Amino acid sequence: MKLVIGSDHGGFALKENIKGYLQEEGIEFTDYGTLTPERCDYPVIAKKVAEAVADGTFDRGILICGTGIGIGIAANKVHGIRAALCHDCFSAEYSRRHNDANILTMGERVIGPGLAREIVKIWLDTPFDGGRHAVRVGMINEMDK
Ligand SMILES: O=C(CO)[C@H](O)[C@H](O)[C@H](O)COP(=O)(O)O
Repeated sequence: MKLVIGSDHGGFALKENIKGYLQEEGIEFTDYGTLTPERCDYPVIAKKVAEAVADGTFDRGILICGTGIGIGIAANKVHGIRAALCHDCFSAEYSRRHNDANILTMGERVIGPGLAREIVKIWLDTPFDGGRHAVRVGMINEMDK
């Protein structure tokens, strides 16, 4: 799986922690920034990551800001993106099983790194159920046109 990760300053420390987790697990990824903890604007990173997932450069993305909300709102403006805010393991599992979420968003100011790592593991490992859920995702894709 081709994976891309990004954050604003509010999610920078958690992004670095998640990168450490991915490296420990041998999961390859590309970091689209931000690359320093200096204040920056989350829509810029959200757009870069979301467009790269939408155009097939990457299969999935992880976006982190202070709450996970703003960066997800921005990512979902890009056609073909289904960004899901997950701060618990159940949501992480079902965002994949039922929604085929292609971007995971989290908030560094909301959850700790231990839970965030668990969420990332579940989200990366869980396949889409398809079936009736594929019909519904298709309806969302139609709305994108
Ligand atoms: O956009 C957000 C909320 O949806 C993110 O949490 C940002 O990281 C946050 O707004 C940044 O705020 P700051 O006061 O500029 O650090």
